[in-house]
Amino acid sequence: MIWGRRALQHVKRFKRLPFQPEGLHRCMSAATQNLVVEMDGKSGVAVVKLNKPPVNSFNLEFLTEINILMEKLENDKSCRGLILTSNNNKIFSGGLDIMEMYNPQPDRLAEFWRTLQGMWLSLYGSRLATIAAINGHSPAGGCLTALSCDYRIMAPGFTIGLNETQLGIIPPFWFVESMINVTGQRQAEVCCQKGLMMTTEQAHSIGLVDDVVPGEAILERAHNEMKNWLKVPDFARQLTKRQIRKPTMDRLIAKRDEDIQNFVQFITKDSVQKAMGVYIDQLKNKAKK
Ligand SMILES: CC/C=C\C/C=C\C/C=C\CCC/C=C/C(=O)SCCNC(=O)CCNC(=O)[C@H](O)C(C)(C)COP(=O)(O)OP(=O)(O)OC[C@H]1O[C@@H](n2cnc3c(N)ncnc32)[C@H](O)[C@@H]1OP(=O)(O)O
Repeated sequence: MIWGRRALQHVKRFKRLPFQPEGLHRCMSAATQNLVVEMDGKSGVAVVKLNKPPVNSFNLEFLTEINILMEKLENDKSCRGLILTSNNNKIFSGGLDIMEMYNPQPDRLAEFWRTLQGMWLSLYGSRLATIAAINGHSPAGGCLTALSCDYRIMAPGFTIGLNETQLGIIPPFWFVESMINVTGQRQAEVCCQKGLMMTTEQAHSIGLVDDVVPGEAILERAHNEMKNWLKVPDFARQLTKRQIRKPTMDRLIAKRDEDIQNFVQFITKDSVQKAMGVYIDQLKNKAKK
């Protein structure tokens, strides 16, 4: 994939930390505009914190940053695992940036969707063991991101779900398949059709979340769980993951352009734009209260 020069400028070089924190060896940190990355060279585990205020919503630039980072980690032979979390202890991700879909320029809208497809393909198909440490609310695109990981740990007191239908939006087939592949068909039918935002405990009860851990302990738990995943020889784990996920990924790869066209056509409908305007007003008014 070819990235724009502007997007590449956002990504600074990995820097060696000026100190060696206890228990961490050859620890590297990196910062992009909206991501905080800590790489432990000994364990080969990268902790990536979403860091885009106010709600870690995914716009074109943020998605591009994530894709560039994913490419770096995939190509870094010393990296074996990725823990994805948020720097904001209340919101994992507010999902797609609604402003990308309101009064959009069709070219940018298409690029936005292609970049989201790219993020999903690289995270869902990553050779790395991936754990989402969901330390805040995670609607729609935030839920999709968590669903793309191999394991999900969530802190209590938050909500998660593919709530698109509640907004009058049809979740694309690869969103729905990601849910089916985690929770099974019946649970996915109910929660995707109804657009349910579930509490941590409800999500745990249907298998959307694998483990519930208090926010302050979530990273420690994620590191411990990662050790279990990394006990398996990488090659065996990676090929098994590929075998299981390939059919779902192939369906999107085969229909990538059609999926973009569907998205652009749907979002630019007058009725959808009108509904989106109302939704944005509601969000802004709620934020003011
Ligand atoms: C056959 C098939 C045919 C067709 C199908 C084709 C295509 C399919 C079509 C479309 C698919 C689209 C899929 C969409 C996926 C998405 O992810 S849509 C986004 C969904 N997300 C939401 O609805 C989240 C909304 N936000 C919230 O619920 C809350 O804000 C929060 C729980 C995330 C955080 O709550 P609070 O901490 O209370 O914060 P505030 O609500 O006060 O918000 C602060 C600030 O942030 C702004 N904001 C919130 N969310 C977003 C967002 N997603 N994008 C942009 N901006 C957001 C909010 O407006 C406030 O802004 P200010 O007022 O402070 O400026």
